Amino acid sequence: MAVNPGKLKYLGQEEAQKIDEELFTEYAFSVDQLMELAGYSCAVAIAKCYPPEKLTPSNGAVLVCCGPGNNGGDGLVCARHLKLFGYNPSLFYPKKPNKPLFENLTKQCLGMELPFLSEFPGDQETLQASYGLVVDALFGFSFSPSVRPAFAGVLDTLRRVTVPVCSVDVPSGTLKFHIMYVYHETTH
Ligand SMILES: NC(=O)C1=CN([C@@H]2O[C@H](COP(=O)(O)OP(=O)(O)OC[C@H]3O[C@@H](n4cnc5c(N)ncnc54)[C@H](O)[C@@H]3O)[C@@H](O)[C@H]2O)[C@H](O)CC1
Repeated sequence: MAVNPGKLKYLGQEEAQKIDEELFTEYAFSVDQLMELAGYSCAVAIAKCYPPEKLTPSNGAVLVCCGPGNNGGDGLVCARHLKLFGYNPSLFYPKKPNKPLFENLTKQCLGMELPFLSEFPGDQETLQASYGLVVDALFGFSFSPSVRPAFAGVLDTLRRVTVPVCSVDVPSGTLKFHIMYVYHETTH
């Protein structure tokens, strides 16, 4: 996908949160609507940049790592659309919120026979031998440093893998750089 870096826009954490608020209040979007668009857009961007047949291993295996907030919800939606695009997504979702929105998204993934892993798939070598791409939907704009122990090892492994890691909104755990990528700029 050709992206002109000069045309990219970046948002800081506060600006992203303000836009989020405006979408809910002024434009009356629901969280489900926005999450569906976010997850779908990520799946489209991944399909354009990393078609399943070009991944190694060649079975289209993708590891989708989902965090405890809405960024994780985007990941669940993304996994569902990746499956429809011919990938084989597996989900790592260690902290499932006890809320209908996330329970429904989980149910939809299960209904599409997407496996939920009971534990993170090992170290860097094990991960990249099994998956051709990782979706990082662990933390978005509400991350506040430092990473708590439950996710520290996971983020450490994601930083070291050599397969592509596609982050939803922002690479998890890096909000200290105050940079967010505007996805729609890449999908036109
Ligand atoms: N902008 C939009 O239009 C939309 C954005 N969406 C996505 O939602 C996230 C922001 O979601 P939010 O629930 O506010 O927060 P996060 O998912 O980033 O994380 C909150 C979650 O993480 C825990 N947490 C925070 N810091 C830490 C830490 N240091 N260690 C461990 N855990 C941490 C916190 O307790 C919460 O549980 C945005 O980026 C978009 O991806 C929506 O889809 C709606 C539309």
